[in-house]
Amino acid sequence: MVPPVTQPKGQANVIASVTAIKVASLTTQLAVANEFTLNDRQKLAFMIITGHLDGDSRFRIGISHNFIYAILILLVTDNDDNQLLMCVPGCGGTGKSQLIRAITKYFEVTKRLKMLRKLAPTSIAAAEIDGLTIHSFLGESHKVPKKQRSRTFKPGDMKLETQWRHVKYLIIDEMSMCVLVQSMTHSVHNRVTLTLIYA
Ligand SMILES: Nc1ncnc2c1ncn2[C@@H]1O[C@H](COP(=O)(O)OP(=O)(O)OP(=O)(O)O)[C@@H](O)[C@H]1O
Repeated sequence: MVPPVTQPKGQANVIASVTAIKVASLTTQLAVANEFTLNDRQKLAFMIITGHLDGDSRFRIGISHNFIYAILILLVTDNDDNQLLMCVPGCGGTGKSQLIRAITKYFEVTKRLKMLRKLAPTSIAAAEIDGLTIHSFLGESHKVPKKQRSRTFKPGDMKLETQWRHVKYLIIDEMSMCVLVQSMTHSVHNRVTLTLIYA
């Protein structure tokens, strides 16, 4: 007869709670994906981001994933810093905004909305995803005279630091319209998860 495996004191509880968290997370992920009737490709992108948010180990092992589809292409890399860089291209109407709405809902129901920022180059595109324009998020305003506009942000800029303090996930929509791609990706290097939505 095989003797029963004895768990070191407390370990069984730890394993049980980790399993419980994973099941709860998957249940919530699927509930949100169903609520937004995500198709397979949207669901894949959704699971990658929410899985990363929930510390799914599959997104921590430094593997590059390349998924190539007819309509939607995802390029995902997860470097040593566990930073997820992801690109979701697709022509108009393929459901990129719907994906963003589902992602937002997941952050909301898991009470982590503060960790998410959604930006777009134009106010119309920003309104579509309930986000901000890149310029207003960076403090650029047309009301401020050109000469007084600051183009660099120094350490100690409290307003900007407060805005960024909790941000861990940044989604930028309509990146094809954006000339700031390089500087944006450079400035968030290693700091936040970046999802670029191309249309
Ligand atoms: N999985 C889905 N279930 C139900 N409706 C969807 C789904 N995906 C997209 N839609 C609907 O299809 C329409 C187009 O989708 P959406 O606006 O997300 O596309 P898009 O790729 O963001 O387009 P654009 O690049 O022009 O902004 C919208 O009315 C949206 O609500």
